[in-house]
Formats: sequence, C-alpha cells, structure tokens
Amino acid sequence: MDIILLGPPGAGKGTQAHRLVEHHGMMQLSTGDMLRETRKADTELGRKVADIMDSGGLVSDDIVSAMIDAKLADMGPDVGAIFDGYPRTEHQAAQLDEILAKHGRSLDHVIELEVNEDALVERITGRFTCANCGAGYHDTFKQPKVEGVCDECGSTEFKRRPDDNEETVRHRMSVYRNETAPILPGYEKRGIVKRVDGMGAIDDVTHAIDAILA
Ligand SMILES: Nc1ncnc2c1ncn2[C@@H]1O[C@H](COP(=O)(O)OP(=O)(O)O)[C@@H](O)[C@H]1O
Repeated sequence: MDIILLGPPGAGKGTQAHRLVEHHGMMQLSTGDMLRETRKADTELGRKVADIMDSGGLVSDDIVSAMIDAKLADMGPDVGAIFDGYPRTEHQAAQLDEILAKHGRSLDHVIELEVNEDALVERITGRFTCANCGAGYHDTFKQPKVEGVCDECGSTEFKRRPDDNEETVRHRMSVYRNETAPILPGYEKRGIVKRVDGMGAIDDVTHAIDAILA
C-alpha cells in the first residue's frame, strides 16, 4: 500500500510517518530528510540545497523526484511507501505517477492532515528532535519525561532545524498554499483523498489514519 501524507509544514506528517513505520512496517520516504542529508555534504549541490532550504523555497522537481525514484528502486514491492513532503508541486505529482508506474506501484490514499495555520507557527518554532533516534519533542507540548533525556533511546543530544524560525516558516506556509495545495484537486478526481483532523492529540491522529489504512 502506497500513501501520500499531505499537509502544511508542521502538520505532523513526520510524526505520523514514524508511527506508520513502526505499526505497519511501511517505509517513510521524506524528501526533507533526504535533502537534509544532501546538504551535509561539502559539495556544490549540498550548498545549493542548504541555501534553498534555509530560505524556505523549493528544491528543483527533478532533484527530489530522482531521489524518490532511487529509493523505490531499492524497495521490495510488498513494502508500502509513505510519501512525506513529496510531491510538493503539480509537476512532482505528475513525475510521481510516472515513477510509480515504472516500479509497478500505485497510490492507495492521499491523507490530508487538516490544521489551523496560526497554530502551526507555534508548533514549528518550538519543536526539536533527538539527535540520535529522531524522536520529536516540543518546548510547550511535549517535553521529554526526564528533562534532557530522550524517552525513546536515552540520548541527551537534541537538535533544532535551521529553517524552523518564524520568518522561514511563514514563507514555507505560503509556498504550501501556492504550490502544493493545488495538487489536491487532481487526487480528489481520482477519489483517493482522505481528510484527517491534524489538530487533535497525536494518538487521535494516528487512530484516524489507522482506520483509513485498515
Ligand atoms: N518535495 C520537495 N520539493 C522541493 N523541495 C523540498 C521537497 N521536500 C523538501 N524540500 C525542501 O526541504 C525543506 C524542508 O522540508 P520538510 O522537512 O518536508 O519540512 P516541512 O514539511 O516542515 O516544511 C522545504 O522547505 C524545501 O526547501
């Protein structure tokens, strides 16, 4: 089963994708995570990607689609893919259709996490993750149970994303509205869009997604 998790920055796509990986043995394909790896390299591409990400703009469609194509080539046909942060433009959506067809796969659901944009800025600017296992936390909403220690793996190292500041977040929201939201009508015509209230508790959102996948 292949699905897209869709929603603005901070909607909780990454959090829910991690849970789907744990509960359903699916594979998370996050172009944001892939690009964060790419930017670490001291190469021309790494520096270009870092500049674009820090401004909140979009990396080129061909670069991200090639990354997705390469990941799917390595995946067994029975492992479900969770597309997280991809596709983000109408061109990427068309590219994904071609890539899926090439690998003999198809989309089952596009799950849209519906959220209130004003709340997102607070969510995003307060978030941080475990540097070791990637577990997500928040200054106000979800501190580790023991201060400074990851609940999941015990690590004491945490990190914040450089693009999680208010100015960049607001730009990423407008990019979502202008570039990404327009891909929804195409999927709606195919009857595969499912909407989930992304403002509820993390567990409630997970239950709603589980019900769609069941
Ligand atoms: N599919 C994509 N197409 C173009 N750029 C992307 C794509 N995925 C991620 N990026 C780049 O990486 C940044 C971070 O993406 P992501 O981790 O998905 O964060 P968020 O959903 O919180 O904005 C984006 O702002 C953009 O610059």
